[in-house]
Amino acid sequence: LHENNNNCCSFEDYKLTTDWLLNRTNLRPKVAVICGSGLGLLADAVSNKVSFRYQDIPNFPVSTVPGHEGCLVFGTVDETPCVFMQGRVHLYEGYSLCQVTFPIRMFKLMGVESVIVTNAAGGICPDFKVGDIMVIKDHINLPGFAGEHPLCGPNDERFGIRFPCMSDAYSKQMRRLAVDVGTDLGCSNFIREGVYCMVSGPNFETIAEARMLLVLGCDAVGMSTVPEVTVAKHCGLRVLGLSLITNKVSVDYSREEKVNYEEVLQISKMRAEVLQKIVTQLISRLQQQSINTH
Ligand SMILES: O=P(O)(O)O[C@H]1O[C@H](CO)[C@@H](O)[C@H]1O
Ligand SMILES: Nc1nc2[nH]cnc2c(=O)[nH]1
Repeated sequence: LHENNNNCCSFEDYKLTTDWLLNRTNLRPKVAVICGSGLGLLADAVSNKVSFRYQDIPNFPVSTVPGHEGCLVFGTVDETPCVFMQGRVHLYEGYSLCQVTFPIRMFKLMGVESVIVTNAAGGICPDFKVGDIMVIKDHINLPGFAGEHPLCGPNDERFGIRFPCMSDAYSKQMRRLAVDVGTDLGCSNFIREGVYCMVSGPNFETIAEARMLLVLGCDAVGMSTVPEVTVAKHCGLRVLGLSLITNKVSVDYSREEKVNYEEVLQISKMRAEVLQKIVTQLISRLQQQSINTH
């Protein structure tokens, strides 16, 4: 299974892992949360926890970078059954996009309906400040343009159609809810909306690349999220994306500051608590909305 090629995971692989996990917990999650770099603390708000280390779960890709604990946590948030991924895997770690997105299809088979994807990202938009939280309204799949795309290869109709529409990948209702929750929690001065661009990494951007991304209409840049969101949308999951702006990306040759991963983790840890409040409130209100509409 762990070969670096697309379509290395079959329906049976996803099913096996799903059944393995569901046989070990009574929880049937409705919401899945992926915690980005340094954001594992988001799972601390969960009650009735049952945790599994990625290395113990059959077929599950194992995180190799610091700030990604590699723990799958089942539990409840205000009565809503949830599953949190404390850490993800990335393309630059040497995983195929099929492996990177493995948890998404597993969530689908588990009965998850909504996915909240979080990440640490560099701010391209000149107005963004370090510590801002960007609600993702759209994305640019830069590796996808070059054929590095999680849906390349034979299409499995059990998950979705061959040519999925991506113009509404990020649920408008969830985006509105995120902004409302942020405002109610007194965070409106650092809640933004914008376009996330994925690059493969692992290096941070050159100045010329950053300038290109600015011209292309990117507000933030990172090395994750887009494959997960693409596969989630393909299989009919409702998606919310939240980027924590951990650093400003320099578009100016005269600036001397240099980005590094320690700084990314430091800002993530600093903001994780407030992001945790936003995510837990969001899950509670989602539950409330679904009660009101059913
Ligand atoms: O997107 P997450 O997983 O939050 O991680 C981000 O942080 C790392 C670089 O600082 C990259 O992996 C980038 O994608
Ligand atoms: N590519 C990229 N990923 C990031 N993740 C956190 N900050 C950054 C950044 O500046 N660039």
